[in-house]
Amino acid sequence: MTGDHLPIEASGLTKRYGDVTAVRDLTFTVRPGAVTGFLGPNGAGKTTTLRMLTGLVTPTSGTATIGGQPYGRLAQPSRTVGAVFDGNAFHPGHTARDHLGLYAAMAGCPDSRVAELLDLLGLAHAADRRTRGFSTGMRQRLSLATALLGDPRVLLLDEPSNGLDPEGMSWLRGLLRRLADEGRTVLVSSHVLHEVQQVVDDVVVIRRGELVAAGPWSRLTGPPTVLVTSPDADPLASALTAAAGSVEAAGPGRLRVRGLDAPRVADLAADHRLRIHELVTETTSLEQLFLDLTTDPAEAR
Ligand SMILES: Nc1ncnc2c1ncn2[C@@H]1O[C@H](COP(=O)(O)OP(=O)(O)OP(=O)(O)O)[C@@H](O)[C@H]1O
Repeated sequence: MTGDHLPIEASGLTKRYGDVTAVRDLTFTVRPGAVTGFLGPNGAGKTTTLRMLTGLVTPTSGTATIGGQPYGRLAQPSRTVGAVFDGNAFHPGHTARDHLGLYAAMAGCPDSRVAELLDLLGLAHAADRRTRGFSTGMRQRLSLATALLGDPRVLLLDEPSNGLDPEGMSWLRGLLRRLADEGRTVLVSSHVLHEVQQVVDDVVVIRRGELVAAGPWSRLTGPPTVLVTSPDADPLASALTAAAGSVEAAGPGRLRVRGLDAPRVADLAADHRLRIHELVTETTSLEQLFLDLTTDPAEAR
């Protein structure tokens, strides 16, 4: 499978449970070689969608495919798709090594994969401990190790950061980046946005089962703006406007500039012998974007 680039595609995906529509007419694509954040508040329909992608839940209508095939029709599903869902169960009496050994045998993976993954997931020191004593973070690592056994090209991770401490989070971000850089398709759900903000390339945002935004994170947030504080704000505004910047007042002696980056603003000020006291590049945080996208105006009133 190495070298395969397998996109995930959802088209008109809908799931109803009686009167509850958990997911409604969801259409999106997740590209290989990137980390995509699947974001939405609690109950938005993320888990239901991920379960439909892995064939664990049958859609009421619409389709979900991986590399163009529904999960159930993949030739080697467990070696193509690795999934981690909350509450992955381990036999409490098994050690991490036993657990992985069992799954490796079922998936037809060589034994050497077990030691490799214990190392990769930072579990080598706990390899021979029974899982009953594992912390939530260790369980998450073991779930990830299980998902990676078959060296899958596609990873579907439901809230993998749950229970990880800050060091574990930073380690997870590094791992996701590496997996994506190897050309894998990585879809990771979260409602704790700042945890994924630093690693996601693209986002798919849903609210109440419906798509609200999808695309490269940088396109959704727009270009950064530059906030500049200067005792020479008026002549500086003229100089920046003449250089094709768009300038608005942002308080006494402060300007907000679009269309020019911070080094260009500083250079222009220097060229015109104008003083700068502060220069800050502002980016929209994913947190703010997420709140903007998922707050229902009717509810906010
Ligand atoms: N088996 C089920 N039967 C009935 N309703 C369900 C079932 N599974 C999910 N739902 C409902 O569907 C909606 C979406 O749930 P889902 O778990 O997919 O959301 P989520 O975005 O993963 O939420 P969270 O972030 O809290 O895990 C919720 O209203 C939930 O109660």
